[in-house]
Amino acid sequence: MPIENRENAYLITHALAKDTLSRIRDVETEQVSFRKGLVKLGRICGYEIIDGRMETEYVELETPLETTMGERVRGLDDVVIINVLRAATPFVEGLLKAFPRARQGVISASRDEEAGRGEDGSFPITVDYVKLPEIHEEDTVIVADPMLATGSTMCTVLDHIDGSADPENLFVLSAVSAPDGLLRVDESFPDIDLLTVSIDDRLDDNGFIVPGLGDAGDRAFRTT
Ligand SMILES: O=P(O)(O)OC[C@H]1O[C@H](OP(=O)(O)OP(=O)(O)O)[C@H](O)[C@@H]1O
Ligand SMILES: O=c1cc[nH]c(=O)[nH]1
Ligand SMILES: [Mg+2]
Repeated sequence: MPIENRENAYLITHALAKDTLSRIRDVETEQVSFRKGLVKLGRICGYEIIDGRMETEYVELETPLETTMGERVRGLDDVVIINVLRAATPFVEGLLKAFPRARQGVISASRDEEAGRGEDGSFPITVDYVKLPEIHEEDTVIVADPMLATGSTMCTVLDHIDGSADPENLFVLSAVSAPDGLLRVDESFPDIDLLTVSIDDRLDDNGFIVPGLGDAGDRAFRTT
C-alpha cells in the first residue's frame, strides 16, 4: 500500500506482520521472544515482497500422473539480501526462509550516539566491515534493517551499494520507520522503494523512534 504523498514508500499491511510487530514492541517481551519475533517478521515481509513485488510465470511440469501447468515465482535465484549489522541479523534470518537461495551481503554500520546528531538531524555513522556480493542488473536487492530512525545508517549503507550496480529492484526493508528517516532516504535515493511495517510518530531527542520498540540491537542481543 503506497504511503500518502510519498511515491516510493509502501506499508506492509499483512495482519500477521502487524500482530508480530505489536508483540515485539511490548516492553515485557524478553530477549528470546523478541529475537524470534524479528525472525518471524522477516519471514512475513519476505513473503509479502514475493507476493506484491515479484512476478510469476507459468511452467509446464510433470506430476506423477500427468503433464500440467504450474506457476513459479520468477527471479528467486537472483535475490541479494544485505544485512545491516547488527540488529538486522534475526530479521535477515527470517527473510532467508522466504529467499533460501539469496546471495548475502553484510555491512556493519552503527550510529555514533555519543557524538550526537548534527544540525541536519543525522548521526555520524561508523562503518567497520563491508562484504557485498557482486550485484547484477537482474537482481532484486533487499537492504534489511529493522529500524529506520534518522535514516543516517541507511543512507551510508546505500552509498556503499549504489555505485556497484543498477539492479532491477532495490528495496529498503524496515520494521519500524520514523517519518524523518523515510524522508531522508527518499530524498537521497529517490529511485529506491522503501518498505516498512509501521511509520511511527516521531523521534525523541536521542534519535529513538517513538513509540518504537527501543533499541532493537540491545533487545535482540541482550546487551543492556
Ligand atoms: O536511522 P538511524 O538513525 O541511523 O538509526 C537506525 C540504526 O540504529 C540501529 O543500529 P545501531 O546503530 O544501534 O547499531 P546496532 O544494530 O549494532 O545496535 C538500527 O539497527 C539501525 O541500523
Ligand atoms: O528507535 C531506535 C532508533 C535506532 N535504533 C534502534 O534500535 N531503535
Ligand atoms: Mg545498526
